[in-house]
Amino acid sequence: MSFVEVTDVWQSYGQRSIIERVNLDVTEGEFVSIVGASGCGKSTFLRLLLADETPSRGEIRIDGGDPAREPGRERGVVFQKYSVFPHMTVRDNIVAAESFPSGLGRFFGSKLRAARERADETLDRIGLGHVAKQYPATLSGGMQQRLAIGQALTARPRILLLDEPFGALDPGTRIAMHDFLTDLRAETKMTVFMVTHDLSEGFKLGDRVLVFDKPRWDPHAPEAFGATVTYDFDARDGGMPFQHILDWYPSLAAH
Ligand SMILES: Nc1ncnc2c1ncn2[C@@H]1O[C@H](COP(=O)(O)OP(=O)(O)OP(=O)(O)O)[C@@H](O)[C@H]1O
Repeated sequence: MSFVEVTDVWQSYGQRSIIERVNLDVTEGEFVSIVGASGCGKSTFLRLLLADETPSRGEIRIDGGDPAREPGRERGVVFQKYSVFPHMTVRDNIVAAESFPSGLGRFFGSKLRAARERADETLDRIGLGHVAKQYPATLSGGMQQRLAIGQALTARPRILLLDEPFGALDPGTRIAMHDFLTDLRAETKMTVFMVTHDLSEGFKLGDRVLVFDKPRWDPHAPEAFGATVTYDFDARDGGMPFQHILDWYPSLAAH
C-alpha cells in the first residue's frame, strides 16, 4: 500500500516553473534516492515532502492523511551542512532537538533529566555516547553528521529526508556513514528520501533511484518548464541500470 502519495505536483516561483507533473507512490520503509542535474529542483522536491513549502498544484499525502501545511514531527530532515548547535554539548544538541519542536521551550528539572537520559540512549545508538559532554567542534565531520542524523531521529520521524547528507565527508567516512544508515534503517523501518550527486551512493543505498530532469525544453524560454521524474529505477538488484545511466544522462557525470 502506498505510504507517500505524490499526485500531480507542480511548483513554481513567480514565472519560473521548477517542478511539474510529479506522481509517485512510495511504500513504507522504502529508501528512495534522488539524482539529477544541478538546479533541477531536487531540494525543492524535498522541501515539498517536508511540507516546508506548499506545491503550486497537486498534493502530497502521508499515510492517507490530509496534505500537510507545515513540517511536523513525522518528518525529519538532514542537510549537507551540519545543523548542530556549536555552543551546546553533544548531549544537549539532542535534548534541544527534542525540546524545540515540542513547543515547550527549554526543559528544566525532572523533564530535563529525563530528556538527557533519552538523549544518552540516542547517542549510544549512534555511537556517540563517549563524546556526550564534548562540543561539536571537537568531533570529526562524520561524527558531526551522525549527530545531525541523531537530532533528526530524536522526534522518531516516519520519514527521513536527506539532502546530500554525506557530500562534505571524505570517502572513508562516507562509507562508514553508509553502513551506519543501513543499520539504522534496518532497525527503524523508516522511509527515506535522499538527494545525492553520487550515483553509486544512490544505487548502493536506495531501493529506487529517481532521476529528475526536464522533459520539455524551450531554448527561448528556459524557465517555462520544470523538471519531473523521468526515470524510476529499481535499485534492489544491486543497481544494474547504473551501468547505463551515464549513457542516458551524461549531465549526471559532471558532479
Ligand atoms: N524559494 C525560492 N525562490 C525562488 N527560486 C528558488 C527558490 N528555491 C529554489 N529556487 C530555484 O529553484 C531551482 C531549483 O533549486 P533546487 O535547490 O531545488 O535544485 P537542486 O536540484 O536541489 O540543485 P543542486 O543539485 O544544485 O542542489 C534553482 O534554480 C533555484 O535557484
